[in-house]
Amino acid sequence: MGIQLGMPSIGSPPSAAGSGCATGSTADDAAGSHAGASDANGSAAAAGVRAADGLLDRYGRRATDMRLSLTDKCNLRCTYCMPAEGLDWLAKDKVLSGAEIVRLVRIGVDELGVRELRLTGGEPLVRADLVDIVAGIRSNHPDLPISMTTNGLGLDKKAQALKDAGLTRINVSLDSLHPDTFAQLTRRPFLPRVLAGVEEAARVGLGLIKINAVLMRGINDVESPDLLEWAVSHGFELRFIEQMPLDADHGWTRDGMISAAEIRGWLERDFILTPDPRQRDGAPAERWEVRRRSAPDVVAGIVGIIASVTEPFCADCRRTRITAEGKVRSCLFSHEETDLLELLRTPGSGDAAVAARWQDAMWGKPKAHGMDHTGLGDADYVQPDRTMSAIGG
Ligand SMILES: Nc1nc2c(ncn2[C@@H]2O[C@H](COP(=O)(O)OP(=O)(O)OP(=O)(O)O)[C@@H](O)[C@H]2O)c(=O)[nH]1
Ligand SMILES: C[S@@+](CC[C@H](N)C(=O)[O-])C[C@H]1O[C@@H](n2cnc3c(N)ncnc32)[C@H](O)[C@@H]1O
Ligand code: SF4
Ligand code: SF4
Repeated sequence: MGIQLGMPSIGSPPSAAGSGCATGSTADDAAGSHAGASDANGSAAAAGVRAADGLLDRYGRRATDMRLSLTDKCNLRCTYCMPAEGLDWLAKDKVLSGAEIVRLVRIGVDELGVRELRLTGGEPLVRADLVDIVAGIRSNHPDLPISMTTNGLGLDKKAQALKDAGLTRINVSLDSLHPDTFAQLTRRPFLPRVLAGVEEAARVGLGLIKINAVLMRGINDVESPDLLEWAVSHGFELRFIEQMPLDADHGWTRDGMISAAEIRGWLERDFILTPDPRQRDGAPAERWEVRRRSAPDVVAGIVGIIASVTEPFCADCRRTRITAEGKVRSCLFSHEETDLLELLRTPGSGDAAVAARWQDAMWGKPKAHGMDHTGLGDADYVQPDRTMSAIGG
């Protein structure tokens, strides 16, 4: 079923009023450059979008949440994400350098209205210069929320340095508390190392810690109430994520995946779930207050369910993605990418030109799921060439 978006039709000039983005000479310069830089039909400039409009798309959504992949490499091989044999990693010179990352974030924040940053991958902790990258971003943006999604391997050794460098908080992916099930899902026997990472992150104050879990039928689905009990009793916020068709093996099926409705049903045997009264505010997760059936008067914690497949949230999408090699992906499921790295490395090309190209990429953002309608698994859905790890989850 298609989604409804109240919005100017494709190509009609949106209003620049009330964008909330940076203004002043730098942004105005970018606007001037943008207007002159692009004459292609369907571009943001041709539609009258100015720099101060930020990362606006044809359907009236404005991206303020920047998700930046630091690397395509990873030390796990989660079955829903990577092939067992791994992938051909990008050569180092094809990947954004630390300085390029810091510059891109500055352009996003100062010129284009980015208001929060998520570092992801691949596995961000495998980057040797991760702490320096966080520190570089933080020195430019004292108030920017900077979070990181990680598998937690090595976090025990880096958590304090990341906290000191200015990382705000983390999401750790953890699908099972049983060593054998963990190893089956990730193809690596590293559960104790992940738990050590979570523990150290909590100790140094990298909270609120969120735990991401993808449930796979017949493997870890029975564990959902135990995972929730573990999370709330440690003060973590658990996220159950519906599996999306972004795996290397193309093994996803609509009938095989576990739906949000099923998850709620399993949880409600042990817990009472009531909607979190806070505004969802464009977040992928629908949040629920959790009360144990054994203590129904006490809110034990919060759980979020990310139902990208069965209850999509594309109409309120605020995300812009940059891959590890500096390409804009306007949607997780995009079939088009726009290269910023080449511009960043062209001598004399200024921030305004980079901003303008980024705006053009976002103007072309698909309505939903890489298409003009929602429908992961529909007959006309085409899985992107990249796996989740190479996009930046
Ligand atoms: N379809 C879709 N799924 C997304 C998108 N962003 C995140 N997700 C899914 O949500 C999962 C969790 O993302 P995280 O960023 O770790 O968590 P989150 O709930 O979005 O973030 P916070 O609550 O802000 O920490 C991802 O792994 C994806 O499966 C998106 O733009 N589209
Ligand atoms: C691609 S990973 C990158 C960051 C880090 N390596 C990690 O695992 O947290 C980001 C998130 O994407 C999720 N993910 C990966 N493949 C997925 C899929 N096919 N469907 C839903 N979520 C997926 C993971 O569970 C993880 O929480
Ligand atoms: S989900 Fe994260 S940890 Fe697992 S294979 Fe993908 S990138 Fe690696
Ligand atoms: S599928 Fe695309 S449009 Fe929908 S929420 Fe994700 S990134 Fe946004």
